[in-house]
Amino acid sequence: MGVGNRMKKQGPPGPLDESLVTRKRKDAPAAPVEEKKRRRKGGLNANKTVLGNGTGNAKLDKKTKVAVVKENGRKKVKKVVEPEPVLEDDDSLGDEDDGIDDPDVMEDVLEGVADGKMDILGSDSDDSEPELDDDEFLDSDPDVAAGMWSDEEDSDVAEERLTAANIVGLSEKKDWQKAIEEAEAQAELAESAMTTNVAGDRPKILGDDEEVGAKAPLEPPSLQLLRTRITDTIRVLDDFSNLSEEGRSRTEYTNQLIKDICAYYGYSEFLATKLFNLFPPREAFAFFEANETPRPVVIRTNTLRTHRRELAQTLINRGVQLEPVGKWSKVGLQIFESQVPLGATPEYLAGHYILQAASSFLPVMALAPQENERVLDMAAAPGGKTTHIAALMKNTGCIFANDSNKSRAKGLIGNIHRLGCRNTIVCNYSALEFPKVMGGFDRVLLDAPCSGTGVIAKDASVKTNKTEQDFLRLPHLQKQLILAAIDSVDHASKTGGYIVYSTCSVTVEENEQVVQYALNKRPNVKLVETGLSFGKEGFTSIQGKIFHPSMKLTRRYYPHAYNVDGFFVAKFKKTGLTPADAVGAKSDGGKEKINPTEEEFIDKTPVTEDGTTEDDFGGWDESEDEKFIERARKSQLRRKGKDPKSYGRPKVKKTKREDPKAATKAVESESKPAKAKAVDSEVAKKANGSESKPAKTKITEFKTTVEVKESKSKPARTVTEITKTVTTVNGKESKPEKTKVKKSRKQGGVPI
Ligand SMILES: C[S@@+](CC[C@H](N)C(=O)[O-])C[C@H]1O[C@@H](n2cnc3c(N)ncnc32)[C@H](O)[C@@H]1O
Repeated sequence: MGVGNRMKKQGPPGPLDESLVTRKRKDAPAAPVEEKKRRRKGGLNANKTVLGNGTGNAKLDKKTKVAVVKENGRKKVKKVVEPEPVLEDDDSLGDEDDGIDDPDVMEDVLEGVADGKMDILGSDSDDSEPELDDDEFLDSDPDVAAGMWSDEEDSDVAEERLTAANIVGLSEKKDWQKAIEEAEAQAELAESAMTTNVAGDRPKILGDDEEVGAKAPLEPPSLQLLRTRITDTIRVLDDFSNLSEEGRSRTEYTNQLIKDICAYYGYSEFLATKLFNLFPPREAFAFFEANETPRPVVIRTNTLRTHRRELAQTLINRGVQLEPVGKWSKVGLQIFESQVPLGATPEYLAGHYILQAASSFLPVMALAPQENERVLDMAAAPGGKTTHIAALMKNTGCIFANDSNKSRAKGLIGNIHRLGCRNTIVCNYSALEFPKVMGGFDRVLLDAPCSGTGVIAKDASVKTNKTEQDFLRLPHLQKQLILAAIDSVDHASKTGGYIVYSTCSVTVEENEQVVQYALNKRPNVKLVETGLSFGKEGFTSIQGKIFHPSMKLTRRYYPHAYNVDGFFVAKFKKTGLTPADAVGAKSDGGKEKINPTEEEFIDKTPVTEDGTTEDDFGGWDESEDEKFIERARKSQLRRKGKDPKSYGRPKVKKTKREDPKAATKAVESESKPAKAKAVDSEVAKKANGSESKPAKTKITEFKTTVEVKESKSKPARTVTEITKTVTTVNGKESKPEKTKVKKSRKQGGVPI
């Protein structure tokens, strides 16, 4: 199992000193097993998972020593245990936690677990040959564990204890790491003295003139030598004036280094260069190295259902070894080891937690949704962040969870139900259609579709499958989406007026450049503090690009720096109306439009072979909808102080399915959110000379609808119905062009 089996350790990437790094390329031969493991037989125990981590309680047992041994001609640092092994069960986890948030994946996991083929996170347990890693994670100290979960957990005292426990774990881990590092440093030194072409202290890297001139750099005789050359080149680049060969330029060394990185880690040269350029050479190496190890497995406590202390205690009783994820989160638990499949415990099924990468907490924490607000999650599936928002809002207010991908939206609905979110409405639009669908939100989260360069440890295909085209297409979409997000927010919100933009990518094109674009096109927003306690500042200048000084308020996360997925978070405050002449707000359709043109109108309803329409959510009943449409219309009139009885139903021409353009116009002219033609609802309001928030006033009605429908236990269908009701209320009664369905589907799937 390629990636998974190799990526057994959860610890943080080693320090930047090259001599400390032991992780080898994917196709490097597996390390032979040095220690015999004592394994439990049969059942789940045979599949027991050992999950190390970077901050955990792994400790170097007093009887455990570190030694450098030679295996297959390669030196390796090993832990030598004498005389008793400390680990009871230490089959390492060959896990690949791709999509563990994803309920679809989770279903597969459950099946696998049921037939005994998988370990806790769905890795193929057939592949269970124990592979000794460079470090092992030992059982939590029982004393520490007992103290951690006392009754006072939620109090400050308990919090201190949790932190103390983390610190103890961390310092023990550091002792252990230090021992490894020292041994490895010695081994590496000895080895490089033997095998590299070091001339004194000045490494010979670039070969003879003819070789280099002929673009024929030295062929590395082995991966080990390749690695040595990488570290040597970094050393030269660090101290160029003293260590470079005469007549050689930095560029020559850098080019050689990037080539070697591509060969060693398996990246396309295009992506390796892009990522390399984000960091100084030594840090770039640490980044590439960190992408070879998985991040810790983390679960988020669902505070709508339980408390972290209770959840932890229950899971500990089931044989799960865990710790709080860190002081920065009150809901995260880091899992080190589990005797049960985490995606199939009664607590999981009851929605007490969700498997979620720690970095995914960050955008929601930055969003900081308040109780009773209206929040839009523009790209929500599979709902890790939506359900977190619902928990922070304590199921009050209203969340619109939107995703353009219908099949992913089903997973979103599943999570919303499992986690007991009752303030959430799912919709299935391209987010580019907002705020036409509705606007006036207190807060908007745009967790944008991205290239996934922050999650290469989860999805190694990113190393080779991203092209230049992707880094044009994705930022273009992200820029359109961010303007739509801004225009969907109510700047006059009493409690909010915030937009959070996030990606699980580390490229500048998808992050700072998108944010800068938003600042340029929307003078009515400014960047504000994210409120996150850690994270590196966004770039204000890089590779000749200059960004607004406030870009330093954005936050970057890297696997090598924090042992979390690569991530980017920016928070905006909207300070005023979007100017009518802003990009995308022009009714004359400036060159860059936010919203699709009417020709690009997307039908949400798939067409069956017999020409009838059937929705993926289960279809909808036209006559049943009528009631809701009518009720919405009446309340809208009442709110305007008009008597619904004196106003007949607006007549919409029925033929508009063939002519969506005409349909839109007809509806606009008859039901009079005619000004909704303007892209920003605020622009519309301004044009109307009114500051009323039409969308906001609809919420009560939708919420009522949800409750009624939920009692009929037809959740999926309900959501569609509501979505449709929303559409209708917003003046789009007709179902738009069928042929555009494919378009909307293409947008799904992440990373793209
Ligand atoms: C990074 S994922 C969102 C993850 C989600 N926020 C969570 O925490 O579980 C990006 C999502 O954007 C959706 N997407 C892509 N293009 C979209 C668009 N134009 N409008 C709305 N959603 C879109 C994808 O289907 C995908 O589910």
